[in-house]
Amino acid sequence: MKAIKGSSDASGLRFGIVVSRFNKFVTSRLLSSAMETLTKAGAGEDQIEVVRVPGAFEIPLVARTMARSGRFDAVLCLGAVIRGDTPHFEYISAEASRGIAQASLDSDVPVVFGVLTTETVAQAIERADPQKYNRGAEAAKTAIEMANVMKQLQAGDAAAGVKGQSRPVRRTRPRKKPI
Ligand SMILES: Nc1c(NC[C@H](O)[C@H](O)[C@H](O)CO)[nH]c(=O)[nH]c1=O
Ligand SMILES: CC(=O)[C@@H](O)COP(=O)(O)O
Repeated sequence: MKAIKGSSDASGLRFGIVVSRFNKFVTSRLLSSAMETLTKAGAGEDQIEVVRVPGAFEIPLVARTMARSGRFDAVLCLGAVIRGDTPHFEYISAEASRGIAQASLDSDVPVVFGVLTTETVAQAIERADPQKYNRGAEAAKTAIEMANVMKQLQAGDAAAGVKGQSRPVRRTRPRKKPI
């Protein structure tokens, strides 16, 4: 049986990170933990590109653009959606997770969901804390493993002469017919 196991070595891999500014007191800690984990695993600082967006709702568009660019082996999405007094939390969380998953499927590039969705500020702080749940490091480790898995799978495709199936055809926007 041939098993494909992603290694935890990040050397030579290129990472995109999309991080939202909303709840920056939390997302900045997610970012620093992710960066530390990637560099400690061998990724060069010059191999990591960070893009900041206003909130979690804006993450999917940038994540998809980065993933489809062909410049990254994995994209990490970092954010913090904390419930308030209205149903707004449900909409932001749902669209962020749906859009991030779709970005991965649209690009054949691992796009990692590192967006906290918590009931309270305290829960968010705990999950960003490197001494506690350290979700930023967790997202980085997932990105490294998945990037290595995909490299092996796509190398296998190439070796087996499977062409054109590992990268989506770049779709152009349908031209609007003049009214
Ligand atoms: N309440 C939170 C938001 N809200 C902002 C949205 O993400 C978005 O920027 C806005 O609706 C404009 O499109 N964003 C978070 O990341 N976290 C929150 O708790
Ligand atoms: C997740 C949110 O959008 C939330 O922080 C907004 O708070 P509220 O529901 O009280 O407007």
